[in-house]
Parts: sequence; C-alpha cells; structure tokens
Amino acid sequence: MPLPVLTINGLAMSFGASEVLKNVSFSVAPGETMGLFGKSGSGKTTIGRCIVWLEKPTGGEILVHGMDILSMRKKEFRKLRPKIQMIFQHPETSLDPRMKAFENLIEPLKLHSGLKKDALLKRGEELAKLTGLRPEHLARYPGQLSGGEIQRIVLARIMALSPDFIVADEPTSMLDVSVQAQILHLMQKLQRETGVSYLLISHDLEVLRKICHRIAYLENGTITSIENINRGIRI
Ligand SMILES: Nc1ncnc2c1ncn2[C@@H]1O[C@H](COP(=O)(O)OP(=O)(O)OP(=O)(O)O)[C@@H](O)[C@H]1O
Repeated sequence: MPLPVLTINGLAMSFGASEVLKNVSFSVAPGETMGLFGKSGSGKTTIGRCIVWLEKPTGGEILVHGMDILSMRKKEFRKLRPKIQMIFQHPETSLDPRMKAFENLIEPLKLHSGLKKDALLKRGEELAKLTGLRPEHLARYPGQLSGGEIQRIVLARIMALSPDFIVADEPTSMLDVSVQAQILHLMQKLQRETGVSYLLISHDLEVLRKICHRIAYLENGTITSIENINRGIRI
C-alpha cells in the first residue's frame, strides 16, 4: 500500500464551549477521491479548514505524506502549502475582480514558479487548455464570467502549483446540474492526468456517489462510517 497523502488521526475541534469535531480519523490515498458527507453544521468545512491551516484544531494529528503538519513551524508548512490546496464554495472569492481571467490564472505561477515571461505565458496557456478555457474567457474580468467558467479558472490556478491534495468544499453547489457535471468531469480528468487526490465535501450524496472512491459520513462532528464505492471513477 502506498503511503496515504493525508492521514487524520483523532481530530478534535472546539469553538469555545462548542465541540464541533470529535475523534475524526480517516486517510486518503494517492489518486483517491474521498467524499465527506454530512448535514449542514456537521463540521465538514471545519475539517477542510484544519487541513489547510485556516483553523488550528484543539486535538489530534494531520499527516501529509506522513509528516505531522500541526507540529510544523510556519516556514516548514509554507514549503508544503502549494501541494495542499482548497477550493471554496464561492470560487469568485479566490479571484481578484480587478484582474482579467488570464492574469488571475497565471498569478500563482508568477509567485511560485520562477518562470520567465515567455515560459510563464506558455504554461498559463497550457493550463487554460487543460481546464477547457477558451481565449475569449481569458480576456474577461471575473464579473463577466459564469460560475462554471470561474470554477475552471480556480482549478487552473490550483493546478499551476502541481498539488498532491485538494480539499474541494462544495465546488459545484452553486452551479446548475449540467455545468456541475462538466466540472466534476474536469476534476476527474485532472486526477487521471496528475494523480491528485481530493477530499470532496458535499451535502449532496448523489454528487459524491458519482465520483468518489470512498465516502466518509460525518454526523455531529464524528465519522459514523466509511463507504467503499465499488466501481470506476468515471461518471
Ligand atoms: N469560527 C467559528 N467560530 C464558532 N463556531 C464556528 C466557527 N466555524 C464554524 N463554527 C461552527 O461549527 C459548526 C460546524 O461548522 P461547519 O462550517 O464546519 O459545518 P458544515 O458541515 O461545513 O456546514 P455547511 O454544510 O452548512 O457548510 C457549526 O455549528 C458552525 O456554526
């Protein structure tokens, strides 16, 4: 068995007196999509936010490639951070509304890749193609794009960092059904091409059953069961 990309052991989280997560444990293998299902308020987003260091849990361990990220120093975590990404329910909040789509797309490359201008533009065009974006989309501002097109830009930006693991928090819940299917197909294609793993958070079991390899069920901050989906990952 390959080492899991992500292992969560006994994760606990309280906000004041309110205990939101209790003894949450699961792991995600390379190239796997793990679903995280639960009702509103069950603690799904809190788990995702703990994984990317947006919240500090009150107990437990989070291991990425076997390394405990909660005991890491800021500098050490910063090196690992490009490899662990999160997509949010409102993807437009990840983009700068004053920059055109292509500028938004290449921004992480400018910050992290060290590529010179020509190579950077070429890589940006490759990522746009990979995520099914057309030149006319790239010339627009985020406010002039549809929800599905914005989610494609967000995915392209994230793929620019060659992540090993993506927490996708309700990435399609704001989209209508046909666009939802396109984005899920795109996520599957990116997984086939790069081996990226996903933690796909949703309160829509139908969506999770379509693309997950396993689904963890969360109730009141506790994992009650993990279901194996015994079929291929294609929709
Ligand atoms: N920063 C915070 N301070 C206090 N309570 C919080 C904070 N963040 C989340 N909570 C509470 O923790 C609980 C779990 O929230 P969380 O957002 O993780 O649930 P969720 O399952 O993702 O819900 P939804 O599906 O509605 O997004 C909720 O009761 C929420 O009010």
